[in-house]
Amino acid sequence: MTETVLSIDNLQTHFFTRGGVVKAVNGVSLSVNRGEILGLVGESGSGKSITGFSILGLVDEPGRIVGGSIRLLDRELVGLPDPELRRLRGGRMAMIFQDPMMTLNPVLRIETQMIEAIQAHEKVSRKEAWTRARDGLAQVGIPSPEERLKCYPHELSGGMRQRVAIAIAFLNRPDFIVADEPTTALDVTIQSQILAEAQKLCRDSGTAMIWITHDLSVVAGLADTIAVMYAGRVVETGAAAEVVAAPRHPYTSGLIRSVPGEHMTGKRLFQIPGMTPSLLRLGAECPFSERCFARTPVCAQVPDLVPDLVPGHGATEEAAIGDNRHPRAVRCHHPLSAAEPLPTGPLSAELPS
Ligand SMILES: Nc1ncnc2c1ncn2[C@@H]1O[C@H](COP(=O)(O)OP(=O)(O)OP(=O)(O)O)[C@@H](O)[C@H]1O
Repeated sequence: MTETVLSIDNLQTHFFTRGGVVKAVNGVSLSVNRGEILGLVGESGSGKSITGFSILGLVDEPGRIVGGSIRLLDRELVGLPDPELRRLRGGRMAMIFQDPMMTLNPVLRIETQMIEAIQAHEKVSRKEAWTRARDGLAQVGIPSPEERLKCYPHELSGGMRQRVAIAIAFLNRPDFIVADEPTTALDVTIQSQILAEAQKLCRDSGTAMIWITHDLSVVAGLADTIAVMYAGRVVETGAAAEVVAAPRHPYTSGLIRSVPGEHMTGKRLFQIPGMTPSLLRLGAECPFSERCFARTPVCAQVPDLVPDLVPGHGATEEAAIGDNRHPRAVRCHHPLSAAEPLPTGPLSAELPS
């Protein structure tokens, strides 16, 4: 049976700056099931990292969670005192950063760091912790793990360091992990290998994970679900295969068409026209409307994120009407239908006047 591990409802995290209130997370709702990966996708500045930081209680001044709920199993995290959040971090939940050196201590051997990470949350012997550390490295594809345990971080390549950081995140079999663009600095083949390893670890340990990326192609094949963020909100969510095969939001469609791939052979890569809006000056209108080929006067009001219940609009009818595990939802007054040919090529950059 599917168990929801993380459930976020109408989360709002704002930054109170001299220039005004930056609504970095502006009503995000999403959920992740046990053993599954949700790919959180969107352009730079859409609020992906701040959503991740909010879950782990890592938002610093001048930022603050001002509304909404974050539930980890039966526990409400919003409003939890710092010592409790600290206890949960590294135990029941963990974060993998883009830079593995945010996790690793440069002056300690990998062995020491991994053993300490286990013993901080569990009473186990050093020998048992060492064995778990070694097995953890092997599970993320590190060859000769006994040897690597003796290394200092600087003795490892960038890819190896990130694998170690991932192994550390999984050490205490957490319920939930946020991975914030952990493979962006690595080459594409290694990115997919690492994501595949993370997916296996999630399946085996029952961990639910949010994998943050600006590159939809990274998560398209491996995540179970995708949530697309734009200007601090989720604009589309659903089973990954469904979202990629039949995007409903014009922004998702633009993201997909801007990824190089076989479908683009001989064609010019699509570029979403315009710029992301300032989160300081969000008005009442749909924040994507300025860039959207489908906009009409009704887009002067932000649409709600509503369940996508129209049969026949997805790649398969069953998935289009949403299944219980991965319900499909879209925040758009004019959701695309699979039957509707998408505008292609440079012409689509021409907006309606
Ligand atoms: N300390 C801060 N003070 C003011 N605004 C902030 C602060 N930290 C983040 N923001 C704003 O919050 C918004 C969302 O940032 P966030 O890092 O979540 O974006 P992102 O989608 O993860 O993009 P990126 O991939 O570039 O990190 C941005 O517009 C950013 O300017």
